[in-house]
Amino acid sequence: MSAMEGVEQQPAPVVSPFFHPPLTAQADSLAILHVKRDSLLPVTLRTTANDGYAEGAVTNTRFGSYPHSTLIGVPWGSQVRASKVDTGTRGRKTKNAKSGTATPASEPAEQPPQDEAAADSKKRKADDEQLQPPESPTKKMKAAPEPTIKPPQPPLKAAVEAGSGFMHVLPPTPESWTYSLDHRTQVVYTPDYSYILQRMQVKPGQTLIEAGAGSGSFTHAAARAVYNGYPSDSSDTTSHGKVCSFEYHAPRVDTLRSEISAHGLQPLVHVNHRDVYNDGFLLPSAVSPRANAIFLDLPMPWLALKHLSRSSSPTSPLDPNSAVNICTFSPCIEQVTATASALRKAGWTEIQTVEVQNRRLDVRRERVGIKEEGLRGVNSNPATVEESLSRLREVDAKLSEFHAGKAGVPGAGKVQSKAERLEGIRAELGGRKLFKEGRLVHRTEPEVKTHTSYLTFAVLPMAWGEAEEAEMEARWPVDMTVSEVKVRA
Ligand SMILES: C[S@@+](CC[C@H](N)C(=O)[O-])C[C@H]1O[C@@H](n2cnc3c(N)ncnc32)[C@H](O)[C@@H]1O
Repeated sequence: MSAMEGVEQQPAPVVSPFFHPPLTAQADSLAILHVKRDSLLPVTLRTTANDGYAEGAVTNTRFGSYPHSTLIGVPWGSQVRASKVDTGTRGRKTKNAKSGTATPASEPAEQPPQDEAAADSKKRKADDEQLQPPESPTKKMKAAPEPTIKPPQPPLKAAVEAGSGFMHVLPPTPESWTYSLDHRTQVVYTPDYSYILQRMQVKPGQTLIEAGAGSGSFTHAAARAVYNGYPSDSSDTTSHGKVCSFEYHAPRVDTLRSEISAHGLQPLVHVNHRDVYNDGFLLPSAVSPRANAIFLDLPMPWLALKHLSRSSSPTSPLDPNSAVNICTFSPCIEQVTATASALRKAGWTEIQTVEVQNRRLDVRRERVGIKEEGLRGVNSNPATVEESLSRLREVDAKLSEFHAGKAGVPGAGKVQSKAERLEGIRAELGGRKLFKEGRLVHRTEPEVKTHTSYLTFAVLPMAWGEAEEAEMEARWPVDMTVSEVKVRA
């Protein structure tokens, strides 16, 4: 099965929600469901497909079920509560009992009454087997396709809010897509690609070459960086930003093409099925992409460098009118040294390797002391010797009182009980300015999703020969005065 078969086909949006998200979540458009921290789910919101749910299309998560009718039209960033959805009987009537043919999951199915469904649920498998006796392959091939009678679409049931569970609806961005996409390969994460794109000075209107495209995480960020509008038609001569992606793994190419099209990025991103080590970076019909920047996320980037020179045959894939920036992404230092050496031999300059060590800092106030007793997220041990002594005195007093009470001494029972003390602390809490109490501390979070690799950058200057030198000499004579230079500039 090709990867395309598993991917839902949908019409390409006119403008990409990655560039121009509407103000609210729209039907037939991508939304990112923020289920919990570091758990994001990309979902195309539907008004039609229902997979057997009475409420229409539904997304189920660990934190409840969300009919799309409760998501469509809500402003981005909204918190949406989970709904009560009968997930148990789903699909029961997706078999056409009379003809014995299966109704496609995307077509509406009549919902059975719930009690009947519950009673029948154990028998479902047996019923299905009875309705669809196994056929011999020959019989299957000869049988004419039976016409499927589509039942009229029943009105959708209004969603009813459940008691618990919620999530947030976010617009798609390269960042949220990186977190939520289906990882077919190791991907480049936001801390790395934001640094790479700014370091290579990728600007709107430029052309960027990317290999290998893998899961398309970097592709989406690169598309946003070069985007300066869609080409309107073939007569449009404006220089529009372009990402030329190369990948040699066919199923990944199919999946990426389908995602790029579904996200409205097709006019900008050209996905090429190619082994770049052997076949280089030209577009179909040996057209040069005229790249201003190159990003290589390949196991052996040095093998691709021979195709990235100004004199590559039959034509160079580089923009002849600008210096070209390159970045290679390699996990181990041996790959870096091989790449740096090949870059130097091929005339690349300003070769530099960096490593992005992303850390998220958790900054908070750490409150310590006996006045914090019974409160949450604090350390209620004594903060000083004085606090410690005062607590000991309290314990002593309590002990003396206990013995005095036993001995019938009048006045016993005056020392505060623990419950009274905690009550007092809680009562005081409202008047305290917690935001400036305690010590300001920061901790680094060890588990940050980033695949650290070494980033090797280099620049290939414009080709410079006798003709260019003479032209510049004529335009900018060496004896020109400063004021003349200013006038000309
Ligand atoms: C680590 S993945 C790239 C991940 C991608 N940058 C992302 O952010 O999702 C490396 C990709 O390079 C591809 N690849 C390896 N050698 C290649 C070659 N010679 N030509 C084209 N692609 C290649 C692999 O198939 C793989 O998908």
